[in-house]
Amino acid sequence: MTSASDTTRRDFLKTSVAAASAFAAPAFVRGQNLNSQLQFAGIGTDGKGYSDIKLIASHDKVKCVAFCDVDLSRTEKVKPLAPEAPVYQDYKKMLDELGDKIDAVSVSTPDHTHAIISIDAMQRGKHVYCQKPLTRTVWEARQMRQQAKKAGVITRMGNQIHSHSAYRTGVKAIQDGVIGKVKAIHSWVGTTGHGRSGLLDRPVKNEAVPKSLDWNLWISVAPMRPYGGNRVYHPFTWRDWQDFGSGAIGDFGCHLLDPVYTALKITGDPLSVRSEHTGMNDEVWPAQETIKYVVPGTQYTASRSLPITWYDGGRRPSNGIAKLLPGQSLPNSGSVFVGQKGNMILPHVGQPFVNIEGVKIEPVESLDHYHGWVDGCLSGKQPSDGFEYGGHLTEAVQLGNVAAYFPGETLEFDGKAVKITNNSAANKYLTRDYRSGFEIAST
Ligand SMILES: NC(=O)C1=CN([C@@H]2O[C@H](COP(=O)(O)OP(=O)(O)OC[C@H]3O[C@@H](n4cnc5c(N)ncnc54)[C@H](OP(=O)(O)O)[C@@H]3O)[C@@H](O)[C@H]2O)C=CC1
Ligand SMILES: O=C1CO[C@H](CO)[C@@H](O)[C@@H]1O
Repeated sequence: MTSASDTTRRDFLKTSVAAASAFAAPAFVRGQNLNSQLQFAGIGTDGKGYSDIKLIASHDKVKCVAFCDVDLSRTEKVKPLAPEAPVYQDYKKMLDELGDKIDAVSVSTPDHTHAIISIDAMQRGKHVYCQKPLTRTVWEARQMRQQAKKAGVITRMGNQIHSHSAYRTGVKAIQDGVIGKVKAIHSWVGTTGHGRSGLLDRPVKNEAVPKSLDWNLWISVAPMRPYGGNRVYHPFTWRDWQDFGSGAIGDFGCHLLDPVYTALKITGDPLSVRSEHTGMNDEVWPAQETIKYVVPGTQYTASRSLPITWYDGGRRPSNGIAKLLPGQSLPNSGSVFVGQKGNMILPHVGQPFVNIEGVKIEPVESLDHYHGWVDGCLSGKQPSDGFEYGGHLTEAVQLGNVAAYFPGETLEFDGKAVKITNNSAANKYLTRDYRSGFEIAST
């Protein structure tokens, strides 16, 4: 049976598509009218996926119309949010079968599957909320940027602290000139590149794949390998493994470098990157790493280029760099913005402070990251951190992972060509070989 609202909705979409093709623009015009509902499907329903879906669904104009997870045992938690919504194991089948009944999706799956799912969804005209890092490789991030632009859909990366008071306050303080123009950035996270699975190499013994899990779909674009066992790769521990996750910088770079990129309005590609670490094999990421970037300067930087240093696994900037006042201390994770007038320390999810006597920073209020994306889908207004921004940030983060294969070497990057110009062997790490049946075409 067709309801009146279904008819109105279809008519609206038809009009939108007609209008779109008149401009040779996307198959789905940005945004619907504000009175309409957003028909939403969540892909990846446990772990972060559960909280993404719950927070998106808490918007009163969102209707959950489907859920999808390659492990059906991990869909139990999300079902009560919309008991009537069908549950799928294969996102392609869901998108094929439900067609226009889905306006928007969240992609909260392991990093290696972000691009293949999000690009497919965007090509079908769906708005996409995708977890950080936006993709597993530099090339994929570039494809995501291009596809988002082409499709004209509303996108947002799952770096929710972007909307939190802490980061918004730090951004405002930098743009207000509290420490003057910025000379250097030092960002660090306590997390290590591996250690979650307790393994440095593939396990010798393998357990049977649980009945609820489609291992072929979980592996997706990566080369096939045996399941291993619980928490070898799935769930959560895929972060350690080069085929699936992105190490410590991949896990936290899009969080910690987000206020840096936003505050300084960095839109240029990194000029060079260099990694120094404690060693790695062909399987997992290094335990501890320092990555040095040089990015183009902006109106907020003291020079035409800006050095950004990333530290993880227990490494962090020295006291000589931070120059803290008595009583101040460095947080476990955060950034030091080195300015002409002093330093600002921005803890990860904590209010910023400066090492200038007598200067206090007034907090700015938080916004709702999830509802901001929904409002954008409904109004057609793209939030500031869509896939153009998120893709750009992710390219820098994943470039750090390319440099890890060549420790101690400065790699020069031509962002326009997406190419390392001084080490041809490095270029293969900008992308990956896709498993047959799971290829991603250039956008
Ligand atoms: N913004 C933030 O603060 C946070 C972001 N994240 C990000 O969220 C993403 C997910 O991380 P996390 O929740 O810890 O990972 P998990 O491995 O715990 O969960 C991922 C979920 O996605 C499912 N899944 C995997 N592949 C597919 C697929 N192809 N189609 C549908 N479902 C799939 C998984 O199923 P299965 O059980 O089979 O693995 C699982 O339910 C990552 O990108 C991570 O970086 C994570 C934590 C916090
Ligand atoms: O913010 C976060 C909390 O920790 C998780 C596990 O390392 C991260 O993936 C995530 O981005």
